[in-house]
Amino acid sequence: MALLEASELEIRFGGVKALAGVSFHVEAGEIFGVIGPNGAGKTTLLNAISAVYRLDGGAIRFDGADVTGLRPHRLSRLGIARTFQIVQPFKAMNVRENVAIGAMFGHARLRTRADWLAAADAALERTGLAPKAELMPPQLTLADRKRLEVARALAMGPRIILFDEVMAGLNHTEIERMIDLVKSLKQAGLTVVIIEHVMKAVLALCDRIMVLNFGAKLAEGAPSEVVSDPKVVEAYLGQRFAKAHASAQVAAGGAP
Ligand SMILES: Nc1ncnc2c1ncn2[C@@H]1O[C@H](COP(=O)(O)OP(=O)(O)OP(=O)(O)O)[C@@H](O)[C@H]1O
Repeated sequence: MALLEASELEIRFGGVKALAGVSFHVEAGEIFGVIGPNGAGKTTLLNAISAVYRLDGGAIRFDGADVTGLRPHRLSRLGIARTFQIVQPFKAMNVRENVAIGAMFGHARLRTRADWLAAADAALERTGLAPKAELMPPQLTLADRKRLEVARALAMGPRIILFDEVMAGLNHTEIERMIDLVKSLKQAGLTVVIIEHVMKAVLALCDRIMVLNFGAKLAEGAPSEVVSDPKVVEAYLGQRFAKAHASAQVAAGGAP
């Protein structure tokens, strides 16, 4: 069943159509990836779904109900959580308190400080940040600040999480850890949408991918099909990636 359904989403900035009639759906329990070149409209899409931007056209349904036009806090209460590409924690609060903020506005409708902190502690455990709970955000590495974003979203008790480039700027080992974390969320039954340039992560995680280009859908489907689509290679991945991917598949005994 589709948990999230977007039809003909349109967002304009002056004369620029950042989203020009994009439709897609996300099945409950799947990891859905959104890729595409810089400026293709990926973050705008996330901002449209999470009501950071008002739609100029189109409709969004969540769990069968029309949620078009609902404000961000109402969407959070329904179970839609997101991370931000530029991580901006409250600098005067420690890691645990930052994560507890998520619990205050989440789907679980927790009412007391004790409950918010308990939800924060659970999210810190799941993201491996528990040992750093008392640190202040400026003391964290970029990888840990990204985990803090994930923990804050998790503390909301969401049904779906929208990730905006959680792998960006991470090294090889940190990317592997983040991939494991996102996999564990899927195993726990969460539905995930990820916007990502790190193709290793996209291929390791996604059940389906949509490619955006100039605000429109260029391709959609299983990762292996999409990355060998000539349109996608031309607009985004480039020949070098396509060749490397094809040889890796041959080496693994699959069809290129
Ligand atoms: N707040 C804004 N005001 C004006 N134009 C905007 C705004 N946000 C995005 N745009 C424009 O909309 C288009 C899509 O931008 P968007 O940030 O969604 O792309 P993206 O695919 O997320 O790119 P990247 O991979 O670089 O993050 C671009 O032309 C961008 O300049």
